[in-house]
Amino acid sequence: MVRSAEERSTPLPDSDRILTPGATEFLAGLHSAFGARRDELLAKRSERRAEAARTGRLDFLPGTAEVRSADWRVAPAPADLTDRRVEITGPTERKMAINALNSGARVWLADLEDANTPHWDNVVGGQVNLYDAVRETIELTTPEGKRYKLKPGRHATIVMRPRGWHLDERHLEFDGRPAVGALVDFGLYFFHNAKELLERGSGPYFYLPKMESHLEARLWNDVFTHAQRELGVPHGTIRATVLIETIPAAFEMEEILYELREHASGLNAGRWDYLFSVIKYFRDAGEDFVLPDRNSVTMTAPFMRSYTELLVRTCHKRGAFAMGGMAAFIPNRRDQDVTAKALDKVRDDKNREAGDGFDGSWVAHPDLVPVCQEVFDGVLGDKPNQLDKTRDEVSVTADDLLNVSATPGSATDAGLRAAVDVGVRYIASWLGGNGAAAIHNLMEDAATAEISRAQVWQWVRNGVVLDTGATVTAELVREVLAEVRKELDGLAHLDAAAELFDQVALADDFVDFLTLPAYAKID
Ligand SMILES: CC(=O)SCCNC(=O)CCNC(=O)[C@H](O)C(C)(C)COP(=O)(O)OP(=O)(O)OC[C@H]1O[C@@H](n2cnc3c(N)ncnc32)[C@H](O)[C@@H]1OP(=O)(O)O
Ligand SMILES: O=CC(=O)O
Ligand SMILES: [Mg+2]
Repeated sequence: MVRSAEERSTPLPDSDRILTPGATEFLAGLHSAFGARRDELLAKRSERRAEAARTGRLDFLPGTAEVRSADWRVAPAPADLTDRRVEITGPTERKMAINALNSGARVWLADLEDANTPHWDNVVGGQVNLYDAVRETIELTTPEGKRYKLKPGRHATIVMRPRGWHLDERHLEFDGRPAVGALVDFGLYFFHNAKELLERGSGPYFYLPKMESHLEARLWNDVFTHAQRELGVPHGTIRATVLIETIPAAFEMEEILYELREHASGLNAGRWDYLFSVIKYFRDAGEDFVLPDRNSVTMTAPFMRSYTELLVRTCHKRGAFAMGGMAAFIPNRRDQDVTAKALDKVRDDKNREAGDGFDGSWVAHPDLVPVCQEVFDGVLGDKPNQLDKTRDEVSVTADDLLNVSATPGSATDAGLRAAVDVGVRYIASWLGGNGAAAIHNLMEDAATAEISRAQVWQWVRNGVVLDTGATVTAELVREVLAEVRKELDGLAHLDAAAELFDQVALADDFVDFLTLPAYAKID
């Protein structure tokens, strides 16, 4: 039985194009086939984390050694996903969608996840924009009269990122329970666009976020098989790129690709959520896992380097693409110095990735497409990718992945203030419906905000001593929070954001994702 938001609130413009009877029936089928398994897998996450907290360790799985030693490869790439040297990410808001498709990037990661607040109008509006983007009819005239439409010629290939398994979508209910956000995002996009994309020489492509195990990948694979069968789309049409952005998933890269091998396109080094996950997993495992200021944890920290090296090695052994992550520096068209710094930082980051064997990488802004393109052009030459760079010499152990204590840097008073300031500003933006924001010339989204608040929690729990000699306590954090509130006086949603920050940074019971209590506060 389905109850939709339309019964409770004013219908959104154009939502009737998306929430059709056929689409809702398709979603109901997905929920009755997979809803219970999703719940079981979420429960397993807690069990595994409790075990890691007890032992202070994670390891490669003994039970899947055969998968790691056997000879297999993922399905070959479709034509429009063979060259992924530059991917632009961004929310599915209409203007940004058009700008992303026109940006010159090979791929647009159309984001219903880290960069999106799941307000119901963003969820449905995003699907409307995707529907029009797929059909290349997307246009917009702003209230100021500026017109946006697709340029003639090739546009970025669309790869849609649905929400992770943990988030509900309470505007739809199936059998009296809130819907699963991931199934709603995937299901609506697939139902409306899979056949259209195939007719246009593309396909239904997805990025899959925040998975913690190969069993979660198996669930996605079964969802794909079911969806393709239900709609009469050939098996193996879907392609999925999995974000390796949790520490347990780093121990199951091969198994995740194996589960999805008929639908897999690659793995992505989702560095920001990865950092968050490392802090979250080992938050109470003692000082060996305490990280210094967020800004000093770079991709050259030994544990981050081990993670990306293993990712490239694993992907290329299996014929899958290794996709780089996001440098957070954002250009500013009104400030040349900021832009020059961002271009330098992004160039360094992409140089490292291209040299390590990644097949392409992410940028957060259209003005960063050329620099990423130039770096990868330099390494790839005439080749569309570097799957042939197998990196056989790489060998990464469990200890390497967990070598957090070798991270250079220190915990400072400025770092604490920055964490509180960014956390509050970002949550306020998210509550207002904007899930990606430039704050102090850095891109902030749900993943980066999670780092800020998790780090504060970890510093309090471990009684970290700052460069000033002060010990981080809940009282100190609340003092800083009060100062930040004063500085941000007048910011929309400030009170709710500060209250939420207090909860997710200081509550005794660590909140799994800040978006869970934040979602309860919207609409
Ligand atoms: C950890 C992760 O998951 S990373 C991936 C998720 N995060 C993201 O995708 C963030 C993507 N980036 C963004 O959302 C934006 O770049 C922001 C919010 C950081 C900054 O956006 P703005 O403040 O609008 O930047 P700015 O004013 O410089 O934008 C200039 C133009 O570029 C456009 N633009 C900026 N970023 C993007 C983007 N990612 N995609 C498409 N267009 C973009 C703007 O819409 C604007 O267009 P206009 O000139 O037609 O008005
Ligand atoms: O999704 C990407 C990340 O870095 O997190
Ligand atoms: Mg992420």
